[in-house]
Amino acid sequence: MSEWVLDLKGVRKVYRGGVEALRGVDLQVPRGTIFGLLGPNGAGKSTLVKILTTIIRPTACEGTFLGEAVGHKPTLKRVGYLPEHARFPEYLTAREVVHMAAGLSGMQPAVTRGRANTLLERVGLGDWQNKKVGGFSKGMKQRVGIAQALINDPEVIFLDEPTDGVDPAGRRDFRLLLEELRKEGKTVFVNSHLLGELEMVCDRVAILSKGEIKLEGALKDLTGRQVEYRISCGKIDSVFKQSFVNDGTRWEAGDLVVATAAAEEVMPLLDQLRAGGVVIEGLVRKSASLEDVFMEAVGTDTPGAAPKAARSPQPPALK
Ligand SMILES: Nc1ncnc2c1ncn2[C@@H]1O[C@H](COP(=O)(O)OP(=O)(O)OP(=O)(O)O)[C@@H](O)[C@H]1O
Repeated sequence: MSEWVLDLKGVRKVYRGGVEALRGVDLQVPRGTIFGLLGPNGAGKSTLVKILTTIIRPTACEGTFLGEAVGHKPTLKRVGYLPEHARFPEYLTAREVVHMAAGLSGMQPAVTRGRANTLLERVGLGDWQNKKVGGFSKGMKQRVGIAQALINDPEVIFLDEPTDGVDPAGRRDFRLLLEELRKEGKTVFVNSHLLGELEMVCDRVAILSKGEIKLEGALKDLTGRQVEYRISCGKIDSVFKQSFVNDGTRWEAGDLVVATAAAEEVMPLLDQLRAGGVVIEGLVRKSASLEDVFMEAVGTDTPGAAPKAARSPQPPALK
């Protein structure tokens, strides 16, 4: 079995009317990865997912998905999908929605029964499975959507904005579910504008902008490329303070910020501060956030210069 679930080369999509949504995307995704597909509005994320789920055809595409040529319909039996803003017939119960998805992927009802029950329990809807989804909140509908995406025990799962409308407890449950799926060796593509959420769950991310991959890699490598130490200082003489400022260090609200990943470079500064009678109140090592990485990768490509979700208060991007 190939180590790559997805091994794509030169994916292009030009919609009728001439919009070039994907401009030669190359992407390899290892099996068993929680993979974040990020990008500003209109970047081409949904277009890529629709190509992989055979909803639309690419203009050009080389490579494989689950070892088959992209567009090979039988591959879909091995795939689960939660579309963005998923809507289900309101007159169906949660259980019936899951059974409907099972039927669409050709599962036998006898197999579906037990599995639907387990999955609905797993997404926290055990007591709600016989209630009509028409009466469900947005977050509960999302939970049903996740359950139906998993009913065929897929190898690959696409989740488009899975925690949209889900409350904090539900988001935590979702993270735990992803952990379990990773342990089971599943590959999960998560598309979300909630970068803080993705940062907690993803192994790897790709940042797409204007139809091109701007950055791709292991999350810890991408965020670990920008590290700084912050030394919180007590009272300090202003002239002495200035003597610490150079290309790699600056002061920010009483903190001496040192732009380095090397702890050895910080220790002499601590010694100098202490020798000058300064009380060290704290020392923190900080990596860049995914949001910092995102903003650096897409810069002004974003239509509103910010991801869809409200940006959480963060210190400025590390330089
Ligand atoms: N059916 C279509 N016909 C023409 N253009 C389209 C079609 N679907 C998408 N596009 C265009 O293709 C580009 C990429 O759109 P896509 O929906 O893939 O982006 P996205 O990254 O998923 O955006 P969002 O985060 O807003 O959902 C956009 O310019 C969009 O307007």
